[in-house]
Amino acid sequence: MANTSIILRVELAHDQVSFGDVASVISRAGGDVSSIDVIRVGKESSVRDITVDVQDSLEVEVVTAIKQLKGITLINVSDRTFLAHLGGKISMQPNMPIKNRDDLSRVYTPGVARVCTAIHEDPQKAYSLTIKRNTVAVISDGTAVLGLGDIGPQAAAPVMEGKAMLFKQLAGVDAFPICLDTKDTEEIIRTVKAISPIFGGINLEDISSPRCFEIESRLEAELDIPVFHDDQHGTAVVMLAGILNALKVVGKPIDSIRVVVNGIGAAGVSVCKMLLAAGVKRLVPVDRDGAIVRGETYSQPMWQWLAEQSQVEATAGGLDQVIAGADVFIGVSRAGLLKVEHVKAMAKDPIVFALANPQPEIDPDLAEPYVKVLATGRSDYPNQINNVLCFPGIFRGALDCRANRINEEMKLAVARAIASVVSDDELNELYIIPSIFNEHVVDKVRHAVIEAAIRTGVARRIPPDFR
Ligand SMILES: NC(=O)C1=CN([C@@H]2O[C@H](COP(=O)(O)OP(=O)(O)OC[C@H]3O[C@@H](n4cnc5c(N)ncnc54)[C@H](O)[C@@H]3O)[C@@H](O)[C@H]2O)C=CC1
Ligand SMILES: CC(=O)C(=O)O
Ligand SMILES: [Mg+2]
Repeated sequence: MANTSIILRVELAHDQVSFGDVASVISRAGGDVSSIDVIRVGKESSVRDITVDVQDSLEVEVVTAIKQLKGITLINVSDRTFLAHLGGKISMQPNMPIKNRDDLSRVYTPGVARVCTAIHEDPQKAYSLTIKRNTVAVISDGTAVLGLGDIGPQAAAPVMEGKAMLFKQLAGVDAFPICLDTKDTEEIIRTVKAISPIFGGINLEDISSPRCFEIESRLEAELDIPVFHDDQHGTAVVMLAGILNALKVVGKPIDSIRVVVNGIGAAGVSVCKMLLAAGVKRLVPVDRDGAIVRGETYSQPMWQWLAEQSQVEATAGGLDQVIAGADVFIGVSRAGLLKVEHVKAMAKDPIVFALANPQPEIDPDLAEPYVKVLATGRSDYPNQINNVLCFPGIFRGALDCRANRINEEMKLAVARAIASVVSDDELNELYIIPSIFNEHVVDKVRHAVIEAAIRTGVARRIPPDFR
């Protein structure tokens, strides 16, 4: 279960209660005191900030227990997650200070005019003379934010700011969050094209399916910078890295396994495509109306595409039916859809990737006794499958070689590169995928991207370390 950290500011009346009483009440309610700061000590009372680690579900109980304790006044409760968001999570920094008129006339008018003219005469100079070289737009319309659904562009911003932080911290890429107040496919395409000149790449995020497919493919065709829908491809790349290693753990070759993918939206379509590209021969895509069946007709073009693939099974049925005998379950749908009974019906040594965020398709504690390899999208369990292992390094590589697109060869190379960070000696069921803090991930991903971009002719620049 997820933990949170709260800070309780309390006033203790010395004649009625001791700090020991407070600590034991917190502990009985399910919290762990991790630090105490003394704010004020008086003769009759003292004020302290008590930091408590507690499971999300027990936060209210801890606060209620404290309030009921005689001699305690609860002054304030702050949630460290909210505190981390105060004022937003990112800001802009100039690369040099403007210290005098000379500096001013160089970075601004009149000096800047010569630079503008140079770019006007040779637009490629935008890469050396503006932020384009290192800047990516993180664009969302707020329609499929994590697994929270259509919560709108303003509420999507904390996720987009978080992605921007990760771009910068992990790969040195400057990323800017842009939340669009429109769900109209054409308007999104027009707007992204209109703002694209300043960016070296476009990361689409949390745009619901099926609109995301057309938005991405049209932008890819109409822009000369890489466009990458993170929820589709970032997720699929990291999923494949995890599956390649999980299959080594259970000793099953990829062309022998039967895979059920639940949730054929943005992530699910790309997950299916990636599995097919990697050699899976028996695939069962399932959405809310049941399995997508080979030979059937579907109005959604990507489902129709799946129904035309020879590796997709021709058997109809809901998850209850099709899960029987599956070697692998991959969930990119919603919380709680996979039951323990489903896992019990899978083949020997089941591999379960329950990737819905923030709550997976099955509670990991319930699944754990019945699975061989379990992965989720969460950081508080082993084997976190999250697109953050992919997007910083993939854009680092694409920007460095000025790739005009991110193609299938680059994605497959990245999946293999991420998998290779876990050596055969280290590999086990609790460690199939590197941590996002593993220092080798971004370098390996960048290297794989540039190599594949050069090989497939989409690189427009050879970085010095590849010459
Ligand atoms: N761990 C990771 O790195 C990532 C996880 N995700 C998670 O995957 C989930 C889906 O994300 P997106 O593909 O972007 O959303 P989406 O909205 O495009 O797709 C969700 C799909 O699930 C289907 N679905 C809903 N109820 C279902 C049911 N009862 N049975 C089967 N299918 C059902 C929907 O019809 C839809 O096709 C979210 O929870 C998201 O947080 C997404 C991207 C990355
Ligand atoms: C991780 C991510 O991008 C998502 O859950 O939407
Ligand atoms: Mg996302």
